Amino acid sequence: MRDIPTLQADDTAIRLAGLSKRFAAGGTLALSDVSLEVRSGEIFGIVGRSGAGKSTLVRTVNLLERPDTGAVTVLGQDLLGLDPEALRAARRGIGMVFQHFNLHHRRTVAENIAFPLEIAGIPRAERVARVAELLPLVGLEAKRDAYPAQLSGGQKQRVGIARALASRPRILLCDEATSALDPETTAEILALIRDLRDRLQLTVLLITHEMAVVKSICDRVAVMEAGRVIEQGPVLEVFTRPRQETTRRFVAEVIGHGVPAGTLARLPAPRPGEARRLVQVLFLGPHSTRAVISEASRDFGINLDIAAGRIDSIAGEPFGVMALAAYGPAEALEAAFAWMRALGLVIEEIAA
Ligand SMILES: Nc1ncnc2c1ncn2[C@@H]1O[C@H](COP(=O)(O)OP(=O)(O)OP(=O)(O)O)[C@@H](O)[C@H]1O
Repeated sequence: MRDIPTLQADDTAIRLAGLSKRFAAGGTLALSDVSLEVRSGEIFGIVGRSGAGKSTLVRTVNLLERPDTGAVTVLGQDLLGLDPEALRAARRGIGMVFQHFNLHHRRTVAENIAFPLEIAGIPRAERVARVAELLPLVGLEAKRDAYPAQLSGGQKQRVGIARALASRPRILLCDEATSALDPETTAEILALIRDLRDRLQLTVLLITHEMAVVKSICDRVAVMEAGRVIEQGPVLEVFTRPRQETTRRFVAEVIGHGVPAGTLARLPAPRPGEARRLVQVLFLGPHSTRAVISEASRDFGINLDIAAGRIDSIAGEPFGVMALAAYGPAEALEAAFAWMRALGLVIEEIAA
């Protein structure tokens, strides 16, 4: 087996540049000038609706799908320039996990995990030793000789993950790896993927249609629509400052922007000579919202009512969304919002 090139921690592990792909002449572009870079050691998510091009994109990373144009560079190698033998070697450095597990039903757990090693011509003793290392990594020691039909969905995916790791890849591709699982099992599998990333220093590229998956484990995310990447950045930034409408809708699914129905209608009207502004406030990290609200109320001579709010965390950072009803002289409200924005809070007007 050829050696897989080694990289420094901050190197780019996957570089996709200008990828386009059309499956049928005259058909729509499944990929349209897609470029992105995945850094070594990060968990990078690609999120998009069905048909956005996510599967096609992730499959270009190991050339299961060949782009019509563009370049695919993985661990410093230009994959499109490799001869078949070199490509096979490069692919051993890229593991892949599938939504429906793709297990052999007549093979035991151990035999499923060993399968890629068998294909690669690894001797039996070495395969057995490798499987013995992999089983505890995914918590399946007790299931070594079980058949897939005897496993839960989560256990099947653990087999899929162990199999993907059999050839000691540096990169793990996950194609909707948790979409067939219930929420609790999804959380377990995502925690396992993160743990394996840390322990094995993997780079993970995952695709999903669920922003909750992105929120729970990704470092950075790209949003795809109609074959294009429409937005990308650190998860915290994309969640708190989504620039595209599609991204906003994805984010709203998870953090529930907005205010419960009826809340705004029940707010008091402003007094004569006062203005009322309804705003949504996003805050991150160290701000104590209560302190900000009481300081703004006191220093600007306004009243701030919290109409709705919740605190969450993204990428380990506290993150909150609040709907505020602000009452006071129009200029004082404007000045208070400007002050809050200067503190880094993101303030958007809500339609009453
Ligand atoms: N093998 C194929 N032959 C023809 N068209 C294809 C093929 N694979 C994908 N497509 C088309 O390419 C576009 C992108 O599909 P793709 O599967 O990459 O999207 P996706 O975002 O992964 O969606 P899903 O989650 O539904 O798989 C779609 O219009 C799809 O119909």
